[in-house]
Amino acid sequence: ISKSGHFNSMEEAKVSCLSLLTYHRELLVSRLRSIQCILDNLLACGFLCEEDVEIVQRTVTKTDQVRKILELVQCKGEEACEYFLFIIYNVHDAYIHLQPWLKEINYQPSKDVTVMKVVNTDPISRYCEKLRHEMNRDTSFIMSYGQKEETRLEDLYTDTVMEVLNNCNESLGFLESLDQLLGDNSVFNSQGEIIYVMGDAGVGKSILLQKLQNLWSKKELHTDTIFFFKFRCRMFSIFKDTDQISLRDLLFKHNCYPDHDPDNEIFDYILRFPEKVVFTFDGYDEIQEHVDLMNVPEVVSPEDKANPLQLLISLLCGKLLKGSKKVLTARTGIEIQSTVIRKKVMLRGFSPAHLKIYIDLHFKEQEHRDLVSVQLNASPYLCGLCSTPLFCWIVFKSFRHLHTMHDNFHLPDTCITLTNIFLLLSEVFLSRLASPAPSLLKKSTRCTSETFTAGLRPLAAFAKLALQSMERGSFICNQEEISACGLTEEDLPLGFLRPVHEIDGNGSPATFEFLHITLQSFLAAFALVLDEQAAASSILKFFMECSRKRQPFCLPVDFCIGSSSKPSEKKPFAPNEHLQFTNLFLCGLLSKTNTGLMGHLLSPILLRKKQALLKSYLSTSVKSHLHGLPHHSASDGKAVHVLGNFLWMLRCIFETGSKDIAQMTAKGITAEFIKLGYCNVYSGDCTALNFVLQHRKKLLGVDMDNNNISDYGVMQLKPSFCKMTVVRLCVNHLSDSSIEILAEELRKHKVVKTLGLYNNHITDAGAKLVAQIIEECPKLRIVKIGNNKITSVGGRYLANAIQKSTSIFDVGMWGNSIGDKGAEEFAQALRNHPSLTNLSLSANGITSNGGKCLAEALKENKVLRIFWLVQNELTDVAAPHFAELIQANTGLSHLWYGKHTCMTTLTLNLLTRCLHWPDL
Ligand SMILES: Nc1ncnc2c1ncn2[C@@H]1O[C@H](COP(=O)(O)OP(=O)(O)OP(=O)(O)O)[C@@H](O)[C@H]1O
Repeated sequence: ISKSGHFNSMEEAKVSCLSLLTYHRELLVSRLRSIQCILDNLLACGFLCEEDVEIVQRTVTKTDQVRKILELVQCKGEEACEYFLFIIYNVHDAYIHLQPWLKEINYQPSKDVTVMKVVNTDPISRYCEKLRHEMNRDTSFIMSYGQKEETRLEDLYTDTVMEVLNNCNESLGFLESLDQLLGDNSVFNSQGEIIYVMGDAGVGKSILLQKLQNLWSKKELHTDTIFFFKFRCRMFSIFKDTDQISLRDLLFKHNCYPDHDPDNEIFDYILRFPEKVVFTFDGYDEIQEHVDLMNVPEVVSPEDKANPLQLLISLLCGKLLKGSKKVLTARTGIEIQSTVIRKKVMLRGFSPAHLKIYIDLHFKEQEHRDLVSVQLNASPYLCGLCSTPLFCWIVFKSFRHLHTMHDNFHLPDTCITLTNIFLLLSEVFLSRLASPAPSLLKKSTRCTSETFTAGLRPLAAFAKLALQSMERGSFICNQEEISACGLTEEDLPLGFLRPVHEIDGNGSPATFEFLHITLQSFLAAFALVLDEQAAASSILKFFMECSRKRQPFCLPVDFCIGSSSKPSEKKPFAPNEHLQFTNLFLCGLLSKTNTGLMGHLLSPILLRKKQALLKSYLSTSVKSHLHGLPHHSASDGKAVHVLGNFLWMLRCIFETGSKDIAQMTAKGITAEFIKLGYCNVYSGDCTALNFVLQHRKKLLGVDMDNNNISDYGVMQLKPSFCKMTVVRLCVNHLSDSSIEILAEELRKHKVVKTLGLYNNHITDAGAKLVAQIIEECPKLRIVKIGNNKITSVGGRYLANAIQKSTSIFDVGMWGNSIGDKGAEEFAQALRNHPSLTNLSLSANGITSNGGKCLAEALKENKVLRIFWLVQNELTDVAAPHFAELIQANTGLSHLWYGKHTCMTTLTLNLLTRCLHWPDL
């Protein structure tokens, strides 16, 4: 052993364990916890006798017990000491706090000791092993592949875009790996306890948790967490209101049972060290209504029994196991009080690069990969849909199946709707009925209506089950409900349903859920269409529910902050996204394009009646919706801020494919400017927006800031840009390829007045294209292109274009990196500029040299009023030039000059002396 107590070599190690224990005695006494496991093993191997063990156990405190053990093993000699160290090394989890030390001293067990047996008798680490084992078993496969077709998670899992948001839902950047999810980066509220993961239907929230759990189970997640409990929120809704359980039962009976814990050490440990526990709760949206209903008491003690939902809320709010890590997922739009949120992550689906990886994972044959890539590239709308992993999976799965079955199957072309995608999935499932034995010969003709007609009985039964469960507000169905709908044992493997595992506790495998909630919504819509008994108007029942005014979803934080006020009153059937999806699918199924297929499944007269009813309902509600929207005056004319409901309306109109309704909607927008900011518009929605805007004759400003439009969305909006006077696409994950489309369209039509592009991924190549827009669009006044990736090269293009423009009024360039070179170009542009009134060059890496050029040039400018130059690298050297500028007779009225890295009071003194200057 060296002076520092490190092993120098294996040979030396053999003779040095005894002294090692002496040298590190203090550390061992303070860190060694699980004594029983050490005693058990030393006894079993004969290094200690029963009497020794008794002596240790009679000692009162833990630290004294450790001292005693050390004394005893050292007395017994080198071999005992070596074995003692080997136990600590071998039972890794029980001695987790000593593992860094073993690493530090470079411990490697000798050959002699490795042949000796070590049994883990530590209850905590054995429980941890069991948790990992069960977690690994439960998470290694992607379950949604139906009952027979499981796929390994690691064979198909592909990263998705994980954006971190702050309290106000502004972007804080992106997570690069799942390890960062539990970490402290991007925490906006250190008092909050919930890591809140949001995302649209099918964007991969559950799979993300599954991956997290799987990594933990394989010890591949960088965390010191010892316990990991996973729950699906829907499980909490199957308890009765009167059910009462304890926290211990929730963890042990409904998650993982500790087999060897006579002294209750595990639960005590969890209570003592809650920071060592991670919980995941998947799908808060599914129980939010039940939570709203709860009369939640203020505090729940870990020993008391309570309703499971109350336990859940207490855990989430940190009333129970404060300090434990909790990841909660929910659909976008479910609001939770920010006081309980620690970190917010928004899932944005597959980026184009992710999609490419997913294609390669999904299709092993190069021929298929090429075919799919070519067909996807031809359809930006399909690409947009495929950025949602669920839809992508359905499209690829259907492609693979139908391509194997038929000679000439291609992915659906550009006019595919979400309904078509789910029809495709149903066709794949039902085709299992039609051809029970896979044939070697491909059928050249695919007859969709034949497949549906042959499968109508089970399809109608699954649809009925979906509708009934949805009306109950439930996502789980039992055997009785399944049989009551006329489904048989043979129908179950078709793929629509899958067994639920978590609630099999008492050995009954009788509960099922739909493959995905969105599939349940689709089938519920199918049931509404197929129903020949109920009045035709009953197809509209979910529309009625959704149009009722809804209260914002909220975790009952009254409870969290200790107020005694009651949560909001329950509505008998609160509208939610699942119903919105049902409405959307109803529109698709009753669309003109699907009349051929649906005509085979129900009487044509009834079908026509339902189609007419839906069309008339949609027309009326679009009219009244647009009429009721509050207008206000904005700089770009009369503006209207539409809400999420408008988006659902657009989606429905697109699914119907009705040009009449689209035309009427386009006409009904009387404002000159619509704001769709923060509406959760994703790229797939742009086709719907485009479908309506195509019918608009007049020009329109469109603000789509802070959505998830991406390059695919911009491609779909291409035909509408000719009408847009305001194009705001800030914070939308756009790259240069979007700017190519914008440049082509905006330069052609020259009507644009405002172009908003900040917080995207635009580089110098994109900046060059924006410069062309500035040069060639004579009405363009406002350009916002801050927080992109523009350097001095792009800065030069932009500055040159601005210099030539006589209309440009307001330019936002903050948060790029144009540096001094870019600043010099802007200085050139500013000298005598006739129209530029507002300019921001903040946070661009500009030093005093660049600052000096700008100040000098501005002395000759009579127009610029507001100039932002904060967060650059100006030093005191620049101050005299700006002092002179202030005193010069220019039009400047606001100069924002703070937060430079090396500025001192000298600058402050110099500039404040100018503050009496009358115009500043
Ligand atoms: N990261 C991913 N890699 C590969 N496939 C994925 C990924 N994420 C999702 N999928 C596919 O999409 C399907 C749906 O994903 P998931 O159930 O996680 O969505 P979700 O966001 O939880 O939806 P919902 O809100 O409707 O419950 C998965 O079963 C899987 O086939």
